[in-house]
Amino acid sequence: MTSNIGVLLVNLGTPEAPTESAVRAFLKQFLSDPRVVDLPRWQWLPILNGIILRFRPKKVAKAYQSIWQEQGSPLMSISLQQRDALETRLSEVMGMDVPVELGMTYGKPSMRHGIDALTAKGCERIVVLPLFPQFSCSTTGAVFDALAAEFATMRTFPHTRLVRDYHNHDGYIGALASSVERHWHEHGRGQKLLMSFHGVPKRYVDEGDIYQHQCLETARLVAEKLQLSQGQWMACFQSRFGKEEWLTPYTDETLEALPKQGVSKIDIISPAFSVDCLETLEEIAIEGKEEFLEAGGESYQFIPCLNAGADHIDMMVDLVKTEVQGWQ
Ligand SMILES: C=CC1=C(C)c2cc3[nH]c(cc4nc(cc5[nH]c(cc1n2)c(C)c5CCC(=O)O)C(CCC(=O)O)=C4C)c(C)c3C=C
Ligand SMILES: [Fe+2]
Ligand SMILES: [Fe+2]
Repeated sequence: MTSNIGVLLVNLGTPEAPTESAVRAFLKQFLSDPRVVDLPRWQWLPILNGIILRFRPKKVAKAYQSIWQEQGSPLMSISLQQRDALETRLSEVMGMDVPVELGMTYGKPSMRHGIDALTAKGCERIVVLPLFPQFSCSTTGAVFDALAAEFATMRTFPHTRLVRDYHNHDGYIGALASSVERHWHEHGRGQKLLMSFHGVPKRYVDEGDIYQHQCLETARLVAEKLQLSQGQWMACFQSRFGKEEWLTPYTDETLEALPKQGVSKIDIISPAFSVDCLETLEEIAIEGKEEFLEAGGESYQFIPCLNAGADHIDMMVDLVKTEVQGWQ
């Protein structure tokens, strides 16, 4: 049986190739979004076009080259696996076909492509599931804007429900804790578990973004589930960009400081990311490890994202089931 319900999985997006020009095109769209960098346009656009897009793409393309796979960007290939796995699992659990499409906030496949593909499959009711566990104006806020911008060009659009966040969902916390436990079982256990979240400018939080609050709640719940005492875990924030203060403690400074405090064996996980990407595979797994070992650390274990794991997909099924109540 086919339902008239569909799911639009949304992630950030990624360059189409690990080349300077493809990275420039991606960064131009991404960093032009006022949800991401909210400075007045007259102030930001000359910096973006005159400095950032001239110098950053070359450096960032090299970083992408270090993680690029045969199937392309990890963010893209794993997101496609999630789409297929969710579609299969939804039809098993709900007993009817629920089409799932992927749309990226920036780049391809676009949000419009996802909406049109679902509509072509007869979906009149759409659950939009941004794969950002913690809400931020810079991510989920941007998804909402992109969706509204597409709807603004359509004479009729589908009934729509948006999952705002799932930072404290039992299935999400349970899947993170199980992934850490599995890792400990296979590789042994460090002295401390670092939970490194993507950062945002501190000002966004001061002005009302609930992102930091939700990250700290995720971290506390995972620590509780793993029965960790205070000294056995900490939350920190990575991927600082620009001169402004971002959320602290910064991951890179933490990695340098820990060995001096007698912590030489750590495990590190990034619970703000649904899939492994540049920020986990390069910044955390490669660069972070170098920083920690250079600072005197002995053992640095990177724990991958939940990706297309069965418990992660089951958690998405649960989110969809909650949203479609009243629709079936
Ligand atoms: C400039 C400001 C940025 C904000 C605010 C920001 C928030 C934010 N981003 C993610 C998730 C991802 N970001 C990724 C890459 C990335 N992020 C920024 C900047 C901001 N992010 C840049 C400039 C880049 C590109 C790389 C670089 O130039 O350093 C990615 C990886 C994409 C990939 O292709 O693998 C993800 C995912 C979150 C969750 C978030 C706020 C909560
Ligand atoms: Fe980012
Ligand atoms: Fe980064």
